[in-house]
Amino acid sequence: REKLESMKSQVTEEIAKAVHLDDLEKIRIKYMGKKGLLTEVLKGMGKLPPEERPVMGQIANQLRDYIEEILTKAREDISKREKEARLQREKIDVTMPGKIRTIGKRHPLTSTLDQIKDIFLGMGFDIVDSPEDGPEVELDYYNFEALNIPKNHPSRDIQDSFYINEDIVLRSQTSPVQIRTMEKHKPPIRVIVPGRVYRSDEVDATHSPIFHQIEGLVVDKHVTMGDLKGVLGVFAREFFGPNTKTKFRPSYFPFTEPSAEVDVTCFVCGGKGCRVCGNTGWIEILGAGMVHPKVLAMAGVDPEVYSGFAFGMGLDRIAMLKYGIDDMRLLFENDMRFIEQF
Ligand SMILES: CNC(=O)COc1cccc(Nc2cc(Cl)ccn2)c1
Repeated sequence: REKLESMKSQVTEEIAKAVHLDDLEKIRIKYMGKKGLLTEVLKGMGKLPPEERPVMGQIANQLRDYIEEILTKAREDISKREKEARLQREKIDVTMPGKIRTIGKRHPLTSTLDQIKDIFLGMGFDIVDSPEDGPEVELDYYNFEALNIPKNHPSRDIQDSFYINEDIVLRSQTSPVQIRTMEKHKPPIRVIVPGRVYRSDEVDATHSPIFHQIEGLVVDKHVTMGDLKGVLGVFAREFFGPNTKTKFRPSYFPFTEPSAEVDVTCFVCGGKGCRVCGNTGWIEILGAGMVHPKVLAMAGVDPEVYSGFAFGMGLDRIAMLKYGIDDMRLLFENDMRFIEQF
């Protein structure tokens, strides 16, 4: 009897201390399993004197029912507690901010160049922009001589161009590639040439020693100034907007005759006048003209048979106008705080 009593308090204590369901299972097996402590007692009943058997049997059965009962209770408590813990652990706070997917951004120069390329591709121009079509470190001949810029011309001064030596210079425009194109291909020629150019200007908000130009060249029979105005008008309306007007002001370049500087109506104020266009309503975006006959001849194109026009624009300047960037140096620093704004 004492044994059963002490077993009852012992099993109660063990169950109270159980933390996991399998602890309870171990306890159940310890007492109720095939070799369980209580199972042994129940088996030993047969050895008791007959008058004690019913009393002891009843106590033993009560103990078995008791153990089953508190085991079940304990199981419920533990599963409930573990379920609570799991819910707490796996709880999702839906008010947390989402993961921001950072996406790559195209540099403003790249997207501006792509837009310009598309416009001229749409007009049947080819893009000539691989290194073998013309190097950035160029012969003095292609950068000056072949463009009708004589030896003593001011733009050949050291303060305007980076000289490697007497005959080699960092190209100051992409025209050399057009000269090389004329040497290699018979007309008709319709190309635009984007590329990096170098000038030893002082560095400030609108000048950088490295910058980008896009030049265009058309050579064929009967090419006229009207073709030039038509092509540049389409470019201006496609790039700056359908109501954009163009103005051709007489100008001078050694490599074109006649030469012109081309303004477009300000795409910000539509021509009324604002900060961007300096209250003039017009913005100068490129220089152009009919290719000088001497330039054609030097490049192996007969000026008696063919004529052509050419133009050049500063890509950095156009991108800065379009996106309201006020310091050219921002285009070269690749600061993500700048680039990710586009
Ligand atoms: C930023 N560029 C400007 O202000 C002006 O650039 C210009 C103007 C006129 C013509 C050209 N290019 C050119 C090329 C050949 Cl092969 C022959 C004749 N001309 C570039």
